[in-house]
Amino acid sequence: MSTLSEVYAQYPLKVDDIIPLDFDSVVTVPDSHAWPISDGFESNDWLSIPTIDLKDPDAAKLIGHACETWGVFQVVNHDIPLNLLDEVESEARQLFSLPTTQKLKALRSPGGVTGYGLARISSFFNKFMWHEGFTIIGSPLDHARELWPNDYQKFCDIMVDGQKKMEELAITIMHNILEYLAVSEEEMKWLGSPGVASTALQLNSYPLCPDPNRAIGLAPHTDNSLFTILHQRISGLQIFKEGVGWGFVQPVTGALVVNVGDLLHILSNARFPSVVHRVVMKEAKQRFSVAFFYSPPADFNLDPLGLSFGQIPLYRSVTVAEYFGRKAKDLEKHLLRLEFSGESMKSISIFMLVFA
Ligand SMILES: O=C(O)CCC(=O)C(=O)O
Ligand SMILES: [Fe+2]
Repeated sequence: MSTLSEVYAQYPLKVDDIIPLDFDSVVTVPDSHAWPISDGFESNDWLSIPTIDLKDPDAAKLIGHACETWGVFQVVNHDIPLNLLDEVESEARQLFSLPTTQKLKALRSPGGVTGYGLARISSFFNKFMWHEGFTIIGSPLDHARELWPNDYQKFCDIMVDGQKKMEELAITIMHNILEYLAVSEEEMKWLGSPGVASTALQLNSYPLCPDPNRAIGLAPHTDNSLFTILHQRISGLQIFKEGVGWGFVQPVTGALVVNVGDLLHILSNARFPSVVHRVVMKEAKQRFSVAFFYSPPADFNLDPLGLSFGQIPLYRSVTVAEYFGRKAKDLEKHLLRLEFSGESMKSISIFMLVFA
């Protein structure tokens, strides 16, 4: 079975697309990071995204409905201790406060997934983002040792604990989603074995910016996940909603944001569309966020599930590894390319008629 690290190793990045700016040394936004003002970063609307109590007997219905209408919701009563979220953020803050030369010792390798560096999507844009990240899969020991040669254990313990709790929460959310979509858990046997899912913990830092209207924290994208669980304390995350435009996901104390990713888009046959989101530089302070990406094992076949009789699958089958490879090559058109063409649609309809 290929792991996600093996998938990304086939799509190495240029070093320029990995090394973040030395944010401490700049007093103006360099041209390399200045985005056209017309990109509408100024949208200030708060969206009325639902906050769902995970212990609500109707949680499955509320989650399913939020995925259909918004592609994002917040959860409370999620059983992740708030002091653990604080500790993860405090460790992230310490990491990103290290001198640039020190952080670069843990730089992601060109074909690697974990470590310090720019968001992977950077290579698709001609301007850089006001962002630095640190990606963790399992134990961050090797990179943490580079950052703090004598004092890495606490960081590692907190990050491993954070991932364990995030995965438990992800499993609970997934059970609710399957219930709503009326998909048998037999179809997702991997869900019953913690530790086999493909997951990553992403620490994000958006340093204080001298000209927030010219810079963008993260450019518009959808996530490579079934869904992503995010902790944000300071606003900055925006989603794009058809007919409404860009609006903020307002931070709710103690709540976690859950947004639908591409893999759930495929599995739900576009009933839960993956949500386009970005980060804008709004607040006059450094912003941190912690994102947990949750996906099936790399060799799992993604097929639209829970289709009612006569309903046609919109996407052809791909493995998670194959999908990630496609997206590493093409940020925007990858979902489109998986859609059945008019011709194959016709043959599926005929097939279904013949066998109905
Ligand atoms: O920082 C945020 O609010 C969003 C982060 C994000 O979209 C990502 O890491 O993919
Ligand atoms: Fe994202």
